[in-house]
Amino acid sequence: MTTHKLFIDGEYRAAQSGKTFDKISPSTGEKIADVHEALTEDVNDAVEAAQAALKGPWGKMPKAQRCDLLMKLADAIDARKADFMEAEVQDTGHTRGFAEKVEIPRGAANFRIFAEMLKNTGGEYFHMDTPDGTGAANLELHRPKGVIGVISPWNAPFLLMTWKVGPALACGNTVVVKPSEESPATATLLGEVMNEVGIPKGVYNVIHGFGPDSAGELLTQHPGVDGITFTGETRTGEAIMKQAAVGLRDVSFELGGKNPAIVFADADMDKAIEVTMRSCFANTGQVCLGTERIYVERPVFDEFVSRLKAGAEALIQGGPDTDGATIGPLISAEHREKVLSYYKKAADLGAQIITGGGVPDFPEGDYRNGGFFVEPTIWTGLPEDSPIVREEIFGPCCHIQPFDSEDEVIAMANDTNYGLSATILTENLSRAHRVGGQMEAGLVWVNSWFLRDLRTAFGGSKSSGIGREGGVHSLEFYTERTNLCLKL
Ligand SMILES: NC(=O)c1ccc[n+]([C@@H]2O[C@H](COP(=O)([O-])OP(=O)(O)OC[C@H]3O[C@@H](n4cnc5c(N)ncnc54)[C@H](O)[C@@H]3O)[C@@H](O)[C@H]2O)c1
Ligand SMILES: O=C/C=C/C=C(\O)C(=O)O
Repeated sequence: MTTHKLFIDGEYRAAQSGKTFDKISPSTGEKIADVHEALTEDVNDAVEAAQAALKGPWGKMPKAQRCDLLMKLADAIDARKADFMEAEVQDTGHTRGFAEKVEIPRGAANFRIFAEMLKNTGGEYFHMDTPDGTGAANLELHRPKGVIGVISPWNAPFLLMTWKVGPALACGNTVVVKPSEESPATATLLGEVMNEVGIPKGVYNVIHGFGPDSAGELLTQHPGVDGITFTGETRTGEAIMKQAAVGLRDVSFELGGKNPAIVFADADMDKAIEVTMRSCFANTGQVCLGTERIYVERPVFDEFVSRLKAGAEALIQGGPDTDGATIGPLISAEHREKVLSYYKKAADLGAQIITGGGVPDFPEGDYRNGGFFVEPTIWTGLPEDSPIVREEIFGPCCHIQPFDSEDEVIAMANDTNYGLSATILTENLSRAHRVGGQMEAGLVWVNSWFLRDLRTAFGGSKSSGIGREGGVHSLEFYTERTNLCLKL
């Protein structure tokens, strides 16, 4: 049985709390690991180790050397891709393709992009005239914010945790990471790789546990933590904001979404199906940027529904050890109950169930009967104020609504408390620009989905987040700025 210990000050440690919790396989429903739960003493030790590293070798290290170390770390992640893949797919039930093509490569990329960016980023300079005529020089200086608490979710554990740790370390901070209780493995393994490449002890620390009354809450309230970067549910973000308020801890939030896809009659239908098959069903719909609302211009509505149905019904259910599986389980029994409650709600509300709506029927004795599998599901016929259309479900499901005009569909797409992403399918460039520019979302893809240029500002508005991270935008949160005014 695997054991995931805490990683503090460069070494793996048992939790002083003596408490552990079970990690259950999403594919089989069986226990696969014991995970140590960090409570007050361990959280204190982790924060103190991070503070010591900040004042010690890491804080004193020249920027170029720090960035070179992070490039070395990225190479080491690539070199151990198989180990990270195995850890990730066993924790999450992801198909190997998603982990191999997306998650683990992004883990390395998330260090490379920020190491390269920091090496090549300067600061503002303004010359100002002064009454005595000699003038003054204004230089913008960046320094690390300090100890960053990183709280990450289970849906893309390694990608999303490194998306925060990468910029934090590149900017000279140290981190205490609290991965989701559902996905401890890759964050734990990264500690070993950090040691291998020579990242000083205390720079990267991992504490496992839950949110409320556990490691997560303790970390957000710790006076030694200078900023919290969080990815997760909106309501959790609200709780963390309250917890971080005492001490005015700065926060950067990437939260939930209820993202629309808009398919115009002039779209390339093959492309529209390929894009929405991925945006609805990739990672079993457990993607914050995924599509749960599709709007299709009426002349092509029936064709689109029929082709998406065929695509959904062709998906092959299985865990990472089932060759050819193209859709995996949901992360946990609890999350499956949540998704199935929406399946029931949709049926009770009178939705037309185009496909799915329940759990797959596997043969007697099939391992998948113990896993957390659900059917990919497509609905039509519900009103826009239905909870199915308004609330984030975070499963392999979508509701398809016809529309007749641009104004109508823009209003429907924007009628949401979220503002994370949107996808537009059209072959008309002017329309793509016109409609895309009116989307109240942080990211808009045209004829594509999940194309990610890590130099761009990433994040959402409204209930989808606070702040933007990505490229130079990450400097906003991960550094403190000083304006040095030199009288000439
Ligand atoms: N915007 C994005 O980029 C993005 C990316 C991925 C996932 N998400 C969102 O994340 C959610 C799915 O992930 P999840 O279920 O792990 O989210 P979650 O909010 O349940 O948990 C996320 C993390 O927060 C911790 N946590 C929970 N309560 C806490 C508290 N009170 N104090 C401190 N920590 C606490 C959890 O232990 C976990 O590590 C979805 O809503 C999805 O939309 C958003
Ligand atoms: O489930 C949400 C995935 C978010 C992806 C990113 O944060 C990213 O691509 O940087």
